[in-house]
Amino acid sequence: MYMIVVKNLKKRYGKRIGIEDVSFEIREGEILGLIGPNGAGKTTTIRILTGFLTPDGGEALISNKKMPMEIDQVKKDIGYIPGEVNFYGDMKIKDFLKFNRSFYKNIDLEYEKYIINTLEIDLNKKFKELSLGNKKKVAILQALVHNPKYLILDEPTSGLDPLVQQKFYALLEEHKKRGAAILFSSHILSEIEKLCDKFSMIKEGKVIISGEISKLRDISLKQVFVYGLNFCEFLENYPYQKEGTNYVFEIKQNQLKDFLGNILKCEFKDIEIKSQALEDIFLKMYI
Ligand SMILES: Nc1ncnc2c1ncn2[C@@H]1O[C@H](COP(=O)(O)OP(=O)(O)OP(=O)(O)O)[C@@H](O)[C@H]1O
Repeated sequence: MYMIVVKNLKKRYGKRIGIEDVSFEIREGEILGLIGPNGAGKTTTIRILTGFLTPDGGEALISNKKMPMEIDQVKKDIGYIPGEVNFYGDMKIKDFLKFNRSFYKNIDLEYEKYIINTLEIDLNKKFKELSLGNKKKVAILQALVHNPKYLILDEPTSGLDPLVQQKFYALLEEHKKRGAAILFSSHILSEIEKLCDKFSMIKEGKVIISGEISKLRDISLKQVFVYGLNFCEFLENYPYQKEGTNYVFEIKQNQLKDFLGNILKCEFKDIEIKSQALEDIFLKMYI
């Protein structure tokens, strides 16, 4: 059964289009990556699902309850990380947690401690004293601690350092295993590829491609930057651009291992592998 369903969702801000046609479904134990560049409509979709905005058309359902009208029936089962985290600035984190516990009756204190230790959250600071990354950690704690059935995460890793990101992914895997339905928005392809089961890509308020995550791997390339390269003949088999002895190869994900095997036989000074940016994929596909 689908836990989260978005069907032909539309929202205008006056004359401005927020979203025009967004649809997707998420089952129990499934992570959907909602992927799109800035302004694509991810936050608008999420704010309808979390009860803050009313759509102009289509539907947003959580366990068949219509958002935002029936939000009160599912509110306590939702864990939400907003794009911009703003809690009570003057409250110490430990007091904020006490307040949070009074809202959700079933909080497991052992699990709360586990997240605090995993993410290394400083309980004695006031929220306004925290850096962006540390604010995000508190938002993660607040969203996960009551073991919600639905997790709705708006660019949850922005501002987190890579080590904390990995810990957060591991926490999410645990919630996936216990059956949570997870919506994860991002504009970073590589994290969606790593974490999600399926994806919906939105551009200018419309879903333009969606499917299993393997489909995303097929359309996204890895860019391998090789600096100070003494070119070897067999590298001719791969498309590249060059400037002096610095090369950028564009490699399909299923050819990456072969390519790296080959490049290691050549002489070079440095190498870097990056995921193609979303905008480049859009350009290549004329979408
Ligand atoms: N309050 C608002 N008033 C007017 N236009 C808005 C408002 N909020 C969003 N928009 C517009 O709606 C469109 C979708 O914005 P939205 O914030 O949903 O995108 P996003 O994919 O979340 O982008 P980002 O990653 O930058 O947060 C954009 O064109 C944006 O300018």
